[in-house]
Amino acid sequence: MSHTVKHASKQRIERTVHPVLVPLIHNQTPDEWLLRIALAIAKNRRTYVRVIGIVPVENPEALSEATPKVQIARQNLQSLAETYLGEPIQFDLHVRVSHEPWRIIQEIVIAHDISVVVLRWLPGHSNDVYGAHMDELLGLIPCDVIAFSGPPPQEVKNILVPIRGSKESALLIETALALTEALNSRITLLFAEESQSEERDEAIWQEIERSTRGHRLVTRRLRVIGDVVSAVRQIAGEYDLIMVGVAEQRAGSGARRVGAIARGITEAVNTPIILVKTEYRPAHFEEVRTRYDELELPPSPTSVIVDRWFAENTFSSDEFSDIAHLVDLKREQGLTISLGLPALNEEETIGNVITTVRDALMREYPLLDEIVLIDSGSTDYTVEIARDLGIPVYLHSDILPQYGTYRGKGEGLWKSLYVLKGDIIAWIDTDIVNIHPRFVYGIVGPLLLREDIHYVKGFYRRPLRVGEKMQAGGGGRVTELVARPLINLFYPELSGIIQPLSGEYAGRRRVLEQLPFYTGYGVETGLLLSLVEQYGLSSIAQVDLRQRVHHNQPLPALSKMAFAIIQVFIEHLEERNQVRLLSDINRSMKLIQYEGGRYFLEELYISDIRRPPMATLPEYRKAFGLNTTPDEGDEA
Ligand SMILES: O=c1ccn([C@@H]2O[C@H](COP(=O)(O)OP(=O)(O)O[C@H]3O[C@H](CO)[C@@H](O)[C@H](O)[C@H]3O)[C@@H](O)[C@H]2O)c(=O)[nH]1
Ligand SMILES: O=C(O)[C@H](O)COP(=O)(O)O
Repeated sequence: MSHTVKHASKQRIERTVHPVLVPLIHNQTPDEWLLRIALAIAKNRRTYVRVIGIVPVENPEALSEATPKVQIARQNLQSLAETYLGEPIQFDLHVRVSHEPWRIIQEIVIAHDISVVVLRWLPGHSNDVYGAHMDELLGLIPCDVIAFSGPPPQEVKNILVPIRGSKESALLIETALALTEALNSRITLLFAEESQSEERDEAIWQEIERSTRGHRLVTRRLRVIGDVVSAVRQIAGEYDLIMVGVAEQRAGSGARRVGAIARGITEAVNTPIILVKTEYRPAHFEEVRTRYDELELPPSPTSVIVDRWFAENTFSSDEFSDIAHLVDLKREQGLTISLGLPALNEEETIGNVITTVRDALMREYPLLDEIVLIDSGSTDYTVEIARDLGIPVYLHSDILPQYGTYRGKGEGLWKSLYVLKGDIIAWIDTDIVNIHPRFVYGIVGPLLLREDIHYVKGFYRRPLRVGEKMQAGGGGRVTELVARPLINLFYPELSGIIQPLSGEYAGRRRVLEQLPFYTGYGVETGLLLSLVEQYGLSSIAQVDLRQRVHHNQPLPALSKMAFAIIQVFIEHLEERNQVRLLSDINRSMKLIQYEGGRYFLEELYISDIRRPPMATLPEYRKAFGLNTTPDEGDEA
């Protein structure tokens, strides 16, 4: 799958031709140079360049600690993408973290049928940015490799290409010609032979002459007696760039190594060097590929999966503050975005929520295509305020009345899928006191940036109001005392989600319509559990919305919320383990009340009903143009 933000090229690209991969290692590479080399090859081969970002993490540091670096790397990649508009380059904005970046490169080479990888080589250095030394790396990457070493050249007029007729020669000549064409430079071919008498050498020289004869970019052909490293050392000063084949040697257990000539040249001169290694393609090449394909890596422990997810899928809302850019992304992808506002008696805050979001994200920038209030039966002025502001209002009991109606926020959200029109649906709570447009653009941003993300949750620091005082970080009582402990116990893959109960989230309609919705406060929990079960952790992302201040409910109300959330966990566990744990008796809760110096018990019936996925309703399928009989996959 591609996670493309800018597939900028208007040029025709032969999709069947294997792309060129540039893995940019955070803070390590002269990016522009690698891209120039890759582009020259890609254009020559009528294919495109795929750029990925990798943040290497040193063992034993946890991958999650790289989260801020990933955010910076993602921004760098986006800025780079801007400068390559119109070029055949695909920037993959899923920046990876790894203790062993070579594994990521290997996986992508296989998954995207990459033909050439262009990367950075730091010879003599502990080349651990890839988690493997160059010698190992060449054997681990199952395709051609072009490695750039030395300082990036300022200007390239003359390129020196020592050539020996090894199996690297074809790629070497191809790369040299492509680059020379792109840089408007000239090539000198250098052929060094040990002694003049070798018949084989004569044949190679003839072949070099024949294959490059008449080529306007090859302006000199030098034939010298002696060892090539000394020959290169003598004339290197006249050249801006040297290109050499690594002429791998097979060593011991079949490992590949950078050959002595390539190594000798890199050690002998300070000139920038490009090393070229041709994939070892014996007759049984396909077999080699299959071996890589079947590579069985030990499964990562859940804590590593969570750590990686946390680093790769945690965003900052600041990454999306350029709203004009988000609008561009939305248009490029032909998407529409709806904002649903669930409300029950929010007259104090609803007006400010609507105007703040509408002014910034509809009037100033057309990010949102509609804002709709979904009311749960407010008895205050919530509905009037929204109507006065010109916002469409639906009473949730009036939507799909043939399916009956339940109380609760989740019921409102489920039914809102039927009235909202967008491809992306965002919901935010309407009791937010410190509302800011980032509460919306933050949750929408990752969906516009990465196709592989289907659902984005907001998170924030949560102060708690105690009397007139605000206690920093004391909020989220149900989150911390119920939801997160249960997640860690039973759904540890979700344990990196900072605010599982947050009311600010956005998802793709085609995914949301496949999920069951709980009718009350269990809705957020139910959506997360279903998402991870049906679409996997990697479909979820989270975004930092900084701080959220809302109306804190009293403890008894939170007790009921906690009860509903625990029910959702149990129902999912029942299904997962094929056991029955809940009966009707478990649906009531005795709340302890204390009034006038006495205690008494209040019995409450609390049960979130599970609504089926919207896509199973014929009315919905008709309204949204889905085929009339639900597919098997549409069932809950
Ligand atoms: O029947 C209802 C009840 C509430 N709401 C609205 O839903 C939002 C959140 O309700 P609130 O009572 O403020 O919930 P919190 O105490 O803030 O609970 C947190 O945890 C809940 C359980 O996960 C989430 O539903 C909330 O969004 C999240 O803010 C507000 O805009 C309400 O007006 C409705 O639309 N219908
Ligand atoms: O998310 C939660 O835990 C509940 O909404 C309670 O939040 P509060 O403790 O900030 O009021």
